[in-house]
Formats: sequence, structure tokens, C-alpha cells
Amino acid sequence: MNNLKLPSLPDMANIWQETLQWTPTVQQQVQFQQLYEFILQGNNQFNLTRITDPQEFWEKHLWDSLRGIAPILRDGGVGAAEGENTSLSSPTSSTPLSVIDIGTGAGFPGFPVAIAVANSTVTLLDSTRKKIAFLEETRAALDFTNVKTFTGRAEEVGQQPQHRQNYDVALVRAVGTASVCAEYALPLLKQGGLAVIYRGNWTEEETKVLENAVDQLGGVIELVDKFTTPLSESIRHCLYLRKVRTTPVHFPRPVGVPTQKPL
Ligand SMILES: C[S@@+](CC[C@H](N)C(=O)[O-])C[C@H]1O[C@@H](n2cnc3c(N)ncnc32)[C@H](O)[C@@H]1O
Repeated sequence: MNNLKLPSLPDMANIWQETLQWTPTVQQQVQFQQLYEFILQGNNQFNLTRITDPQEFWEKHLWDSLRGIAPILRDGGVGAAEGENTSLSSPTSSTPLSVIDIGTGAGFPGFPVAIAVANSTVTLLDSTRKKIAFLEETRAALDFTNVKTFTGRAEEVGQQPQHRQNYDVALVRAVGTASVCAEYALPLLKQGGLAVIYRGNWTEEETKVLENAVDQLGGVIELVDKFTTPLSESIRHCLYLRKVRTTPVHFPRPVGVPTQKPL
């Protein structure tokens, strides 16, 4: 495993700082490396991720995961610099955040978020029992005390009282179309909570379509943030949805319906 070291500080310190106004501590850097190694080992047994090269892993799994919560990092979730865009700050950023990662797969963006925002509690949700079993092993082996795991479909979990309206932040990366992600995420948020939907390409026409879906779910699109990744210079977007009203009880609709009949 010695030849599989993540790009480390000080090489990456400038990039973290310039792009997120945040720099990992030495301990967080160690946790990123442990996570990387554990996932590579797990890949031998489970088909977890195609992204195994150290630089690619750093950019696509670590940096990209944390780019989505840049407003929270800037606002001082881990004692970082002053926020530029305070309208995106979590309403409860000075208190511990309750975060859910919907369709977490190999634990992204949830694990990096749990490492970076140590005072948060991060629930990793996936419908695949095998993946959750691996994440549970990872959680225990790496002693991530602020991580919980849960097997379930977002459509069902969103109707369960212990999860519905229970989270400050919902993260959704690579799980479905944006309106499907919104239908999964908004019911799980407390009023005032923030959903972060990670996208590759995105157009203004798509924003217009999504606006309607988000409105039905009790939310508004607060920001569509376009950015370039620091190593491969790829275009990405993060959509930030704010929950402003209670989500009607019939959302999320039953399993499969959000995908088959998107809002
Ligand atoms: C392409 S993977 C993305 C994994 C991770 N979010 C990432 O970006 O690397 C999609 C994951 O979403 C899960 N998933 C799909 N539909 C789901 C649903 N309705 N509820 C919960 N998990 C779901 C799948 O099991 C799979 O692990």
C-alpha cells in the first residue's frame, strides 16, 4: 500500500485553502489516507468504486465531496475562515449538524464530510445491504464515532418518523435526476435545512424544470454553484435547495415512483 499514498500536505494545502478556504488538520489528513486504504481493500471483495488512483481519489472522492459543503466549512463548522456567502450557511452552524448522505455507495460524500465536520453526525443511507455492511465495517475499523449507517430506500426512509424532518443537511451525489434527488432529500430536512445535489453538467433550462419540482416539495433553489475541479479542470455544479415549508405528506412517493414519474 506504500505506493498508494494520497497527495498530501503541504502539496495540497494551497489547493484546499484556495478552493474551500479550509485546510485539513494532520489528523484529518491521516483519516483521509486510512479511508482510502480501507476502501481499496474493500474493493477486492465488493465492487465499491472505479476510482482507485490516488490523485483521482483525492479529487473525485475527497475534494468533490467537501466542495459540496464549502459554505458550511467557510461558515466555521471546523473553525474555518469567515463566510463569503452567508445566505448558504446552515441555520445551526454553531451547533452540531445532523447530516444524511442519501445513496452513499462507498461512503461519498458522507465519510469525508464526517471527517471534515467532526461535530456533525452523518447518517450514511443506501438501499444495498452489502454496501452498508462494508460501511459499517469501515466505521468501526476507523473509529468514526460521528457516523451512523442505515439500509433502506430513500422513498421509504423519507416517510419514517425517526428520519422525516430530522436533518439539517441532506447530501445526494450520483443517485438520479435532480428532481428525483430533491424528492428524496427535502422530506428528510428540518424546515430551514439545506439539500446539496451534486451534478456534472447543468443548464438554465434544467433549473427552470427543477424549480417547479422543488416548489411542490416545500423548497426553493437557493443557489446553482458552477465550479472547476482543481486537478482535472472538469466542470461541476452543486445545487443548493433550502426547505422553506413543510413537505406535503404524500412525498416522497412510493418506491420507484419518483424515478418513473419525475416531478
Ligand atoms: C452511483 S452510486 C453513487 C454513490 C455515491 N453517492 C457516490 O457519489 O460515489 C448510487 C448509490 O445510490 C444507491 N441508491 C439508489 N437508489 C436509492 C434509493 N432510492 N434509496 C437509497 N439508496 C439508493 C445505490 O444503491 C448506490 O449505492
